Amino acid sequence: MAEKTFGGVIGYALAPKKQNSFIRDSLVSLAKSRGIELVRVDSDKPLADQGPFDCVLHKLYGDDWKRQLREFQSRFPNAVILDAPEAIERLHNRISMLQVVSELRIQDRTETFGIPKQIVIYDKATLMDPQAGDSLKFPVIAKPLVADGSAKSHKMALVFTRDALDKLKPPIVLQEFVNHGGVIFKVYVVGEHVRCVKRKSLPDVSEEKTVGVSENLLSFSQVSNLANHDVENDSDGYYRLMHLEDTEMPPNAFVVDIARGLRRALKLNLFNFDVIRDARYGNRYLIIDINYFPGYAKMPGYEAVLTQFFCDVMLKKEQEEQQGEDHDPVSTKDNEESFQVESCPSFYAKQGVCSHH
Ligand SMILES: Nc1ncnc2c1ncn2[C@@H]1O[C@H](COP(=O)(O)OP(=O)(O)OP(=O)(O)O)[C@@H](O)[C@H]1O
Ligand SMILES: O=P(O)(O)O[C@H]1[C@H](OP(=O)(O)O)[C@@H](OP(=O)(O)O)[C@@H](O)[C@@H](O)[C@@H]1OP(=O)(O)O
Ligand SMILES: [Mg+2]
Ligand SMILES: [Mg+2]
Repeated sequence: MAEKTFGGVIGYALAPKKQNSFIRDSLVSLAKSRGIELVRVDSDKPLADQGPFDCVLHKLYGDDWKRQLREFQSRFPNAVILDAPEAIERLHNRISMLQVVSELRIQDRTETFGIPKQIVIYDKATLMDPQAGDSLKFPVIAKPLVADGSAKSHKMALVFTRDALDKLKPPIVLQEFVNHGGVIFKVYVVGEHVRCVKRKSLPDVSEEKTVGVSENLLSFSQVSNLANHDVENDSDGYYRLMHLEDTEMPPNAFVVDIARGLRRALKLNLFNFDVIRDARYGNRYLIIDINYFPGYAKMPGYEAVLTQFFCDVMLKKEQEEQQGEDHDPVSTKDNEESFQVESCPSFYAKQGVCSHH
């Protein structure tokens, strides 16, 4: 049976690097074959003067951009904005980002989940306090509090001892490092679609390493994106301990439950999250990071997944326009049934896709 095609124009507003990685010819042509046109938003012109767009796909920051989105939405109330800027902003702070995890409830599973123990330090005086970090077990990872996609916001440090804390620049989050076998699970969410992949991570740290270590602080950035040759040329053997192929994936149903719970709580459709399996337990998982609009092109078959999602958005929009206002746009039912609403026209409204609701 031929796949249904949809007429629709999606404007994308992305930073040049994101545009280069995401807007590939293969995506543009597959979307086109289903009636979806992808059009670049010109950042030199007001958004509301461009288009018309059925949907705006964006990952840009700042007050001016938010103002432009508001203006666009008031001029085109039926257009869909992916995703609402207020929902995205929650991910720009590494504390509020993970707070949502504690609100999740997942039933009937033997696996458990949570986040590593962490504290936030806003200023140097607090950092220099001899008691700073006393509530944490070392090593810890120091992460910039702000996670706004800048290179700076990805600069991390593995801190082995308390006295190395003075090398850090607040505001930072200090998060306990949890041994997890050197492999991280990245879970990509695109609307209803969930895909989990394995990536390289920091290797486990042994007790001895924290005691006699010569470097008491190790800086790193975006370790999961390290090119393989970096690993092969690994002079100090730091990455040798990783076992990507041998690592068992977490149960898919468990991952999907968490992804759906996060999607609903965050009111976001386009994000990924990083999960590690606590080596001490084997069935305990920790969520350590959530990213808005991640590097989807690294997800195998991303073109088909994204194209299907665009079609779903268009279909829901079409259905909503046909039904007018005579349906309840935001269900208050908070149960699994109300979440399994793939065919419900108000689904995207509930997920925060239709920011006009
Ligand atoms: N609590 C932790 N315990 C063990 N390893 C961790 C922990 N937190 C982070 N890591 C390791 O450090 C890496 C970077 O941390 P994190 O994902 O928070 O940074 P990021 O710069 O936001 O990453 P991304 O590129 O995914 O946005 C993780 O991929 C993982 O390898
Ligand atoms: O695509 P961008 O350049 O924006 O970078 C994103 C990066 O994708 P890339 O490595 O393909 O570039 C993502 O990697 P994966 O989690 O998907 O591995 C992740 O690090 C995001 O946090 C980055 O977005 P940022 O937070 O920096 O805005
Ligand atoms: Mg990460
Ligand atoms: Mg991140």
